[in-house]
Amino acid sequence: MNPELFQADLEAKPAALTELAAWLEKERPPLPESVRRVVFLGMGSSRYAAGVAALRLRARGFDAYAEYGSAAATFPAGPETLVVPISATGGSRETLDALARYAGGPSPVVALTNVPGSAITEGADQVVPMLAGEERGGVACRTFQHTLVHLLAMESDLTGAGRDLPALVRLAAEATSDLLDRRDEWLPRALELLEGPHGVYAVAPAERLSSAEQSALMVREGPRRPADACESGDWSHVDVYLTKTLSYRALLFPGSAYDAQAMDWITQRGSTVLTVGGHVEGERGSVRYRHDQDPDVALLTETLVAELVAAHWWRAA
Ligand SMILES: O=P(O)(O)OC[C@H]1O[C@](O)(CO)[C@@H](O)[C@@H]1O
Repeated sequence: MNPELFQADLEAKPAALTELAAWLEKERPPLPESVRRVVFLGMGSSRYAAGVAALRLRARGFDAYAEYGSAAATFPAGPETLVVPISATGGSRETLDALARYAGGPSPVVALTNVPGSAITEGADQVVPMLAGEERGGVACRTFQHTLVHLLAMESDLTGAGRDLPALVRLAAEATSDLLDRRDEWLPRALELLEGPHGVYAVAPAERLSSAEQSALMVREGPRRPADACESGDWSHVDVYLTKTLSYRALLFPGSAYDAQAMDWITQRGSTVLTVGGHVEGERGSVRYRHDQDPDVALLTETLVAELVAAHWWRAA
């Protein structure tokens, strides 16, 4: 892994998204018919993206689950159960093991990967290319963003609902460029607020939990600092306890009905909150960007703040 190349990978996000938007305009092979259940399989950031996709599908009445590839048992195979193994590298052992339980069975398998011909494509009935380009830094960042886009496309193919995806991806590209172009304005303050002896705590609503999970992963994976993720409502049942004993520094993605509840404790305990894409009372700082009022754009874009923070700390280490 390499911090300079990771930074370059982040800077290449808008171009990769623009290419993805053009690809989405073309006709895609149809998903198998009569799907009633979707089982996503993956690890790390691939599973984070799947968790949000599954929640969205459940909200539309589909049985949908994001399973750890490493889980010893998952849903039994069946013709109405679509299995979607997700692996950017196409080679995570756990995801391949989970896939092996379905390959050649009655379930249709649609694999999502950034590496054509990788192990995960063997045994798949269909392969969706992530089209994120090579991540030379060795850290999944563009692939995470592209995975979310492909899962939104799958949601729209399965449910017939959803929005104009190429247009959404272009908005995310603009939002991403805006954050990159203006980083000198916001990054120094973000670094100052998140710098502390006890790490970074990322907090997001269930519908965008992947943003908190991916943010925490970036802080661990690059600069190897402690970081964790928490759901905004759950925060009052879980992370609240840490505010009493730690120098608690949160990266909060607003949008939950329970933001104010969390902020009440945070303010009482004098903890530090940096918001991304919106404001909450009691925040110490905020990073705003183009189109951030659109929750789908936020889902696709907002991890870039933690990624650039992580890249800075990693390069300085
Ligand atoms: O999507 P893949 O390639 O299976 O990787 C899963 C996870 O493993 C990692 O590569 C780290 O080992 C993460 O970057 C990623 O989130």
